[in-house]
Amino acid sequence: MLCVSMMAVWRSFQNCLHYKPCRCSLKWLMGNIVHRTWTSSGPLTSRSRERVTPVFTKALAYEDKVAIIDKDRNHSYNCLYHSSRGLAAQIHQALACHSGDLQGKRISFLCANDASYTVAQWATWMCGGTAVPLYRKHPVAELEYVISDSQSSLLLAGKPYTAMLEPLAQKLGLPCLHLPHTSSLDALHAAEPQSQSEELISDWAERPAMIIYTSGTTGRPKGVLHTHGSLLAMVQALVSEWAWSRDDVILHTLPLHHVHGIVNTLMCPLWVGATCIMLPDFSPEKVWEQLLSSQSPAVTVFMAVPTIYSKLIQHYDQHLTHPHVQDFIRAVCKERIRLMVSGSAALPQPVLKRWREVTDHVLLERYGMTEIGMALSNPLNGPRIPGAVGAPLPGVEVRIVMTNISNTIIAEGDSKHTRVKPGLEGREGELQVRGSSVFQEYWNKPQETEDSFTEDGWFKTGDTAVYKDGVYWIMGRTSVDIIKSGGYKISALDVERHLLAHPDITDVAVIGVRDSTWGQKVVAVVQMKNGKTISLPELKAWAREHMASYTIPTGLIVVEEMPRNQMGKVNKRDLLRQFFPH
Ligand SMILES: Nc1ncnc2c1ncn2[C@@H]1O[C@H](COP(=O)(O)OP(=O)(O)OP(=O)(O)O)[C@@H](O)[C@H]1O
Repeated sequence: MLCVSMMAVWRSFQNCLHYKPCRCSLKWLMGNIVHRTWTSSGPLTSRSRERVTPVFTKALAYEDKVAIIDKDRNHSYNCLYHSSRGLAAQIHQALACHSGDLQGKRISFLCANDASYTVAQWATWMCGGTAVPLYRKHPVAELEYVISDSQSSLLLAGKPYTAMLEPLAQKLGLPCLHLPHTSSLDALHAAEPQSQSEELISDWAERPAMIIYTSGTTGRPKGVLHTHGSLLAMVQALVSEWAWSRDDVILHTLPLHHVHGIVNTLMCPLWVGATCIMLPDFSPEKVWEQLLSSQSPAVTVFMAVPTIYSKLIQHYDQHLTHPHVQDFIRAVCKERIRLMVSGSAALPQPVLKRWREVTDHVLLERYGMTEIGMALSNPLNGPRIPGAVGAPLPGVEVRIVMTNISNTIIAEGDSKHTRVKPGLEGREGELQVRGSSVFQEYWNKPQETEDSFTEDGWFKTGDTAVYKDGVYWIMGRTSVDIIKSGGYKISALDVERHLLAHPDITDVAVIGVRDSTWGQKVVAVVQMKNGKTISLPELKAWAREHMASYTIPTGLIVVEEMPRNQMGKVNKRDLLRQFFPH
């Protein structure tokens, strides 16, 4: 068994050398050997039983079933598959690739939130390329950074973005293929070749599949390279844990450059033959319309970031106020929708509570990261503990480590068992993860890759977590959310949870600001309800009733609108720079 594992590791390493322009150091390799060895004998067994193949290989089996409904039309699995093959042939031609295998060459693409995104992704994979999704709301300089950093060989421009990408392609000297409008993706069938070039590729598991850029809340965005194996591991864990089926219909309203929008809400449904309704953009009105629509197919699954749930609640409170309408909403959501998930950032308790009142659904909160996919999840069936993120998903191992006290392991476990060191339950430490969904490397950044793993192959998330009452709790990013003030360690997320219970505060971000007396002081940046104001003494007076004294903010900044990105995250470093430049 060990021999087989070591062979697999060796093959994977050879693949790494083959695909990577840079070589990883021996230390990182040793870490990865432990990691890979574990994965091939541990929870990966279900994956090794099922051969690793990309999502598109399943498409033909689903035939004329509707895969994607976008603003223009319905797209069947068959149709998406043949359009992708046509585009793949055009890519081969543009790159003069006669072998039929691009050997991991990067292809950057910019598409609207519609079926063209999937066609671009599948076509890239059919050619043996690595998909690099670009984000349509990023400024041109950011797009250029991603294209250059990923060393892309070709650009694919969805219909509305040709004018945006063409000048960049010319500047960087890259070919740029234009995709037809989503309503005429069938036009690509004409280019479809006779033979199936993707069948040339059989070794999908360790092949690079996708580079997803982090949003840069902890530094310059890094390209996170996932293999087909790690993507499939993410998909399979969620499919089994959240019971995805072919009968599901998901409403998709997330950006397509993060794991949440790409894997959880698009690849999972396409893997099982379900249907994905894609909205071009998030609009509270449109989401409510779809969730409540009597047209078939009716939505059964919805996933979003906490900010989206807040906006839906705001819309409900302003426009859906008639008691009959509210009864109807609760009944429809309860009856038709089987699962509503929140993730990508901490779910504020008032949002969880209000959403339950509005829809009768307890949001399932989960925790994940670009580098690891989804790691922890509240259960599909069984109690979901507010504020906690549940237990490890199948195939994922986690541990909490006190890195400042000789790497003492507080808790360690997988989806079945957790072992806690006696006396240490509830103590904080770094959350570390390993398993088959963990990424391969930061693209072209061997040092950062090496630094992000422990010597025994665990990925260091940089998040502080606690294991308590049988579940895991995320206290926040260690670098910005753990505030050290007067000898206390304060979780910014905890303070935020409390402050959001204030009746006039609609949004809050808590930051630690350097202070000569206390080390750091707790500062709350708050957004108030329309027409409401608050002073620091008023906030303190309210907080004394609700919070431990040492966690009460000693600084207050009121903003018109909280600067959150598309994934609902606040860049706290930017906030610090903006309000405390020195
Ligand atoms: N349920 C959750 N509760 C609290 N925090 C969460 C939850 N889900 C995700 N997060 C936070 O989001 C982070 C992962 O987000 P992601 O991988 O998108 O990184 P990012 O913030 O976009 O980019 P960067 O790595 O540049 O900071 C986690 O490390 C964690 O801090």
